[in-house]
Amino acid sequence: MPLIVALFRKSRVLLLSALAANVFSAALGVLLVALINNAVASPDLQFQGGVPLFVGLVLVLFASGVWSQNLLNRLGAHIVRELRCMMVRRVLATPLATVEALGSHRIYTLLTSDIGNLSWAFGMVPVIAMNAMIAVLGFAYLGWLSPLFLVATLALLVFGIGGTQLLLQRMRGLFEENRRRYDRLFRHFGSVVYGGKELRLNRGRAQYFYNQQFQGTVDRLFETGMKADLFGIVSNNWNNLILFAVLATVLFAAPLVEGAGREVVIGYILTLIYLRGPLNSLVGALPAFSRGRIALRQFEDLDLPPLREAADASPPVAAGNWQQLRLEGLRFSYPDQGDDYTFAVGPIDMTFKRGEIVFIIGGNGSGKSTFAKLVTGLYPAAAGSIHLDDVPIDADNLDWYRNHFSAVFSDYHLFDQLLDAEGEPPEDARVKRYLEHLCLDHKVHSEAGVLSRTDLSAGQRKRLAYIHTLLEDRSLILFDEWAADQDPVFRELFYRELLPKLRDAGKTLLVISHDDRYFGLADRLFKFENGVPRQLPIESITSAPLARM
Ligand SMILES: Nc1ncnc2c1ncn2[C@@H]1O[C@H](COP(=O)(O)OP(=O)(O)OP(=O)(O)O)[C@@H](O)[C@H]1O
Repeated sequence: MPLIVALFRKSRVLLLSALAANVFSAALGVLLVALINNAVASPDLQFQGGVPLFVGLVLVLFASGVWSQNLLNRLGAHIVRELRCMMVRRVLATPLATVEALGSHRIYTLLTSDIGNLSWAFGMVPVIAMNAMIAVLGFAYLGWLSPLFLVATLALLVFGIGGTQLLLQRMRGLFEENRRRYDRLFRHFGSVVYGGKELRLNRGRAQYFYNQQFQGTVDRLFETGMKADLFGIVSNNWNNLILFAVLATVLFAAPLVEGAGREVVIGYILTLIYLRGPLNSLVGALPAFSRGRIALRQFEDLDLPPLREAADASPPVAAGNWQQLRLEGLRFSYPDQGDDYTFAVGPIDMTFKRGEIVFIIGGNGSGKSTFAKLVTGLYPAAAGSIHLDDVPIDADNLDWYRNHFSAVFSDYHLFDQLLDAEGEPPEDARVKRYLEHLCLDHKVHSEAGVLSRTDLSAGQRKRLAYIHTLLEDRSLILFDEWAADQDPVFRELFYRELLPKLRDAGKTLLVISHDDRYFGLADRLFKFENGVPRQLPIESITSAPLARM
């Protein structure tokens, strides 16, 4: 519900204008029918007010129809835009561990299919208001023509609505079933996009994926969707049936009812036929509401944090001259995925000084990358504390703390827009110097900080990521296996020139590495085993002749 309230607040002017326009158009339509009915019933078939009034009313009806439809379209587009902005900002404000646990496929479904369904439902509000208005005015007119017929009509309609409810309930159940399948469908889309190489290499895998997994999901989506639509179609036609039952009642019962003359019967039938469209639209809007409700529940179930206005504020200014970063008894464990196994790191007790190179080593799966996300404040600590000098880090200054870091994670994302320490595009001449130094200038150039391309080799992309960190100019820099994709020349450059230069500039470098021949270049070294770090004397692990040349 908070989402609906927020949406309503953001779109209230448009929503209320669309409502007003639609209701005006509806009232005009009913007025025109009543006037036509009057004319048909009059002995000389005279339209009161003559041709000018008729033409005038039709023109106003035309204009108000265009106006109200246009507002309706704008409302729909406006809601899609608002929802997209709102949801992307909320996803960005959600802790990384939560987003990872949800999985990218769920986020994609939310941002595409659910947003579409929710805005479709929201955009139906004025349509429903307009048609409800036509129905209310139409029924008032029917009541004025014959109260007795109105009672009979309403009795039949209540019976009809009962049947419609049953059908729509079945349809809702099927929609919910399909919504769960949409998450799976988006996971398959992910496999098509990101697993393209493996699927092309291995025909058996591609066939299994396509026949057993993908097609199974789309087939079930198709079957359930068809069934749900059938319930919708039956419900629409059921309403037609009820309407004709009402027409038949009026037509055949009229001779038996005193005072139900020709004028009343014609008026009744004309109005009911006019009401058929709006009533069908009202019922036809219900599936949109069902889908919207299901989508809304997805948004609410994800329990993304609400937007804080602080997110719009400019980034906090990092401490310029801190001297010590202290981790005490820090622990973190991944959420239980239901398989009785969760990996945990900690207790972590480490201190990093300003201007030192610290290597983090350890076997595969020992917790180095998990530590990287914990120390940068991306994963929340389950226990323990982080102090930057004497400032304890908590939820209130977490954003400030994170602003001290620049990182190239093992699963990094390469943005094509470069930004400097002030968050502005850097001078292209400066970028050119960095590109030349890393032998990338023949491949890439930058214009207003936008890299001309990022589709490069793994090693080259990592070098571009390194340029990002240089430009960001943060005091704490973390590299998670940066050199793993580099050829020997760039590996040498990284360990022997770039890292020491950054240290000399006062940066503290946390370097996750498997390159044991360079371990001797560290100022200090921690080894992770089963999630727990232990400081090792450099001499104890360096026998390589190249170390500290
Ligand atoms: N997103 C995740 N969700 C749940 N568990 C995870 C997740 N990422 C990692 N793990 C668990 O954490 C363990 C440690 O992973 P981590 O990536 O920290 O190891 P690592 O030391 O960096 O390994 P490597 O040298 O192979 O990069 C893994 O064995 C896995 O069980």
